[in-house]
This record gives sequence, C-alpha cells and structure tokens, in this order.
Amino acid sequence: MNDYLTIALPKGRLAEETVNLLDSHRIINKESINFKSRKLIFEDTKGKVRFLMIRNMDVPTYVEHGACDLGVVGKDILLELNPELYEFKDLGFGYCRLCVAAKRGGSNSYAHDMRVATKFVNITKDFFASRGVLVETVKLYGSIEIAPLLGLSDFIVDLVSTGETLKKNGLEEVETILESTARLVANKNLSKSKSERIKNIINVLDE
Ligand SMILES: Nc1ncnc2c1ncn2[C@@H]1O[C@H](COP(=O)(O)OP(=O)(O)OP(=O)(O)O)[C@@H](O)[C@H]1O
Ligand SMILES: O=P(O)(O)OC[C@H]1O[C@H](OP(=O)(O)OP(=O)(O)O)[C@H](O)[C@@H]1O
Repeated sequence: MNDYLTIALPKGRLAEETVNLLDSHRIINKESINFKSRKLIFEDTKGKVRFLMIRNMDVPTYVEHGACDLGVVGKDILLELNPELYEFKDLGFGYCRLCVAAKRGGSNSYAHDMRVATKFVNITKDFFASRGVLVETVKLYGSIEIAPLLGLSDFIVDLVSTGETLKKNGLEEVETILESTARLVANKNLSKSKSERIKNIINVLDE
C-alpha cells in the first residue's frame, strides 16, 4: 500500500478540475472517483494513486503532517495558513481574488476598531495593519456577504470570482488584496521514490 501516492483533494469546486487535469494527462483514470458518493477515499489501482476528499482549509494540515503526499489547494489558503510545505506548481484554474467589500454607496473609508467579517482572519489583520488601521475581525465560515447587511461588520474580506455574489447582495468591491489560483503542494519529507514520482507528474503536466 505504501507505493501509493496519496493526494488530498479539496471537496468542492477545485476537486473535479484537478481530477480532469490528471486524467487528461493520463496520470490517473477519473472513472476511479465518484464525486456523488459519500465515500471519502478513492483508489486508482492502475495509476497507484489514492485520493482523499478533504475540506479545503484542512488540505495543508494533511500534507504538512505527511498524512498525504500531495495536495491541491488555493493560494489564498496557503497565504492565510502559511503551512510548512513545498508549493510545486500553479495549476492555473480556480482563479479568484480576495477583496475588501462594503455596502454599495456607503462610506468606504477605513477607521480604527471597525469590524471586518471574513474567513481569512490573518490576511485581513495583516492587510489593514499595513494600511495603519487596527481592525476587529469577525470570523465566519461562509455567506460572508450577509454580515454588512445586518450590521455585523463594516466591511468584509472575501473571495470574488464573477462578482455576482457581491452584486446580488448589494455590496461593492473596495479593493483587491490578492489574486489566487489552485496550487499543487507536497510534504517536505517525501521518500526518494515519491519525490521521483512527483517530479514525473510535474514533467507530464508541463509537457
Ligand atoms: N467563486 C470562486 N470562483 C473560483 N474559485 C474560487 C471561488 N471561491 C473560492 N475559490 C477557490 O476555490 C477554493 C475552494 O473554494 P470552495 O468554495 O470549494 O471551498 P470553501 O467553501 O472555501 O470550503 P469549505 O466549504 O470547506 O469551507 C478557494 O480556497 C479558492 O482558492
Ligand atoms: O464572485 P462570485 O463568482 O459570485 O463568487 C464569489 C463567492 O464564491 C465563494 O463562495 P462559495 O460559493 O464557496 O460559498 P461560501 O459562502 O459557502 O464560501 C466566495 O466566498 C463568494 O461568496
């Protein structure tokens, strides 16, 4: 079983694109994974790859601790968690921006002690500190756009792709903090044979 390469996939929008990419390069056969199933572990016996369906924010933890050899995760999460792992490759998909947003037509000036709702507490604190503003962060896990509408926060820091969620909820973008795409990451203490396999995978993806 140890000759299997274990890959942490983030359940959600990045998993299927990763599997399609690996399948199109014949690194795995996508038939070995059923996204509709409640199963959390899949094996491609021919390609000798095991996939673990992991919550997005947990992917770096699994890879950092060596429970998985490889993982796919957004750059946004890597910047937020700053894990000890190798970032091997920008996979190009999963593009989004981490933005400051507020109620449309409201005051967009920053002030000390204002509340900012976000999943990305570390990036948010650092960003406002770099602007000389000390803010109170309100940690949320989803539907962040609702917070300013109900007076829970003055601003939000959240991911924007098409801008549709901001628009539909009466918010507007104030500024972009960073851009993100999906990254292939690896554990830092891989065996020689696993390092070789990963190098081969990257070469195939680069062809
Ligand atoms: N609207 C979007 N369009 C494109 N990529 C996105 C978008 N939102 C997030 N992403 C990217 O995809 C990654 C996974 O997002 P996804 O929405 O699948 O998980 P999540 O909701 O953050 O995870 P969880 O539900 O486990 O908290 C994000 O970290 C980011 O890199
Ligand atoms: O600019 P858009 O294309 O509208 O995409 C942006 C939305 O996508 C993500 O949410 P997701 O769908 O992951 O739901 P969540 O609120 O549960 O995180 C993000 O947090 C925004 O809410």
